Amino acid sequence: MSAPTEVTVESPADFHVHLRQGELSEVVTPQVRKGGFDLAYVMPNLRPPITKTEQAIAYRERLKAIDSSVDYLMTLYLSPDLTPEEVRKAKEAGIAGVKSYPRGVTTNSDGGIESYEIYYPVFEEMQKCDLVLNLHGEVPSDAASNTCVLNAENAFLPHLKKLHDTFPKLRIVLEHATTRAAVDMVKSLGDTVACTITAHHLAMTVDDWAGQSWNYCKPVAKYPSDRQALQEVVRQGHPKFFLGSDSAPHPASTKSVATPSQPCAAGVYTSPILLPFVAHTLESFGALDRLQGFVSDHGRAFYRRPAGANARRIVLRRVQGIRVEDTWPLGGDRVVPFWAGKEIGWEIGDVSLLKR
Ligand SMILES: NC(=O)N[C@@H](CC(=O)O)C(=O)O
Repeated sequence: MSAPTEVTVESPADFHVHLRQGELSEVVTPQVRKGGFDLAYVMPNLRPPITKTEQAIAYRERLKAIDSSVDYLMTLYLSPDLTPEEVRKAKEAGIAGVKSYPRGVTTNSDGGIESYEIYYPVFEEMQKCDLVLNLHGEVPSDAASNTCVLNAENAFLPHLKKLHDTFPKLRIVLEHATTRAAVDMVKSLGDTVACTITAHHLAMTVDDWAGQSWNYCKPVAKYPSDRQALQEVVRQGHPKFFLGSDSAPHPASTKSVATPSQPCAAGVYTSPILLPFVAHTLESFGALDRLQGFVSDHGRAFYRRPAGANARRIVLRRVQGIRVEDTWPLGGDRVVPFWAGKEIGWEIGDVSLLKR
């Protein structure tokens, strides 16, 4: 059978995206739609973090004012501000989930958590109210226990299992999984546990970010065998695994290392190229027929978010190879997307509103 020249996708949803604040937010928020997506599940790691319902509502209004053609699902940053009462309030206000960052593992995680047990009353209430728990699944690096960025995700997995065993009805998403062990763990747990996979982790391994600061993100891409496990589970069309891009823009000056004492910012920026890039990547490992499930159906089913008023039908067209070149001015700086300078074999063609 010859390769398709067009692929149609309905109501793509990005279940993990950083839309930032201030001028950076003005620049990157419209790129969600440009990258083909109807829904953005918005991360709360702003400065200060979004820890309260009112902040999340105000943030959603700011995002809507920038681009009202996307559905924004809001999250709260797990911190001592989150009481069981605040959980109930968040649920009533339509907040979708709570994001947990272990302390110090990634961008704006200084206020992250050190122990899960103290949050058990909060998780209990989240389980009752059916608010989703989103886990950044890494433990902090620690030389004494031989923990570093390469094994930090695997060392986190027992925490995931324990949380699920303790709160079996709490819906939990292990975010941006990068390892075979994580895939196996999520598969082994009950239906209330799902997992996002980014586009860039389907494409990269350690060799792509070691010495290439633009490809550096947390968790870091791991071994070829780990990437293979991510690709296999997407190729299987496994319903527990779906796209969360973790599109994480940073000013260019913070991505390219300035001095030996200044580490580069963690995060790669995929929103502007997201749907064509996911199609390109899935095709590279024989999973193009899984595109609809991976970018829309599985995540929408887990979150119980059927396509809404903003839902669109998107026709992707095969092209000879389009070089990713766009960069966006940001004050005296700029924002540069992942894959810049490389080619993608798909572009967004016709876009129409889904008539329901
Ligand atoms: N993924 C990243 O490397 N960075 C994210 C934070 C996160 O999700 O870890 C960011 O906000 O820049």
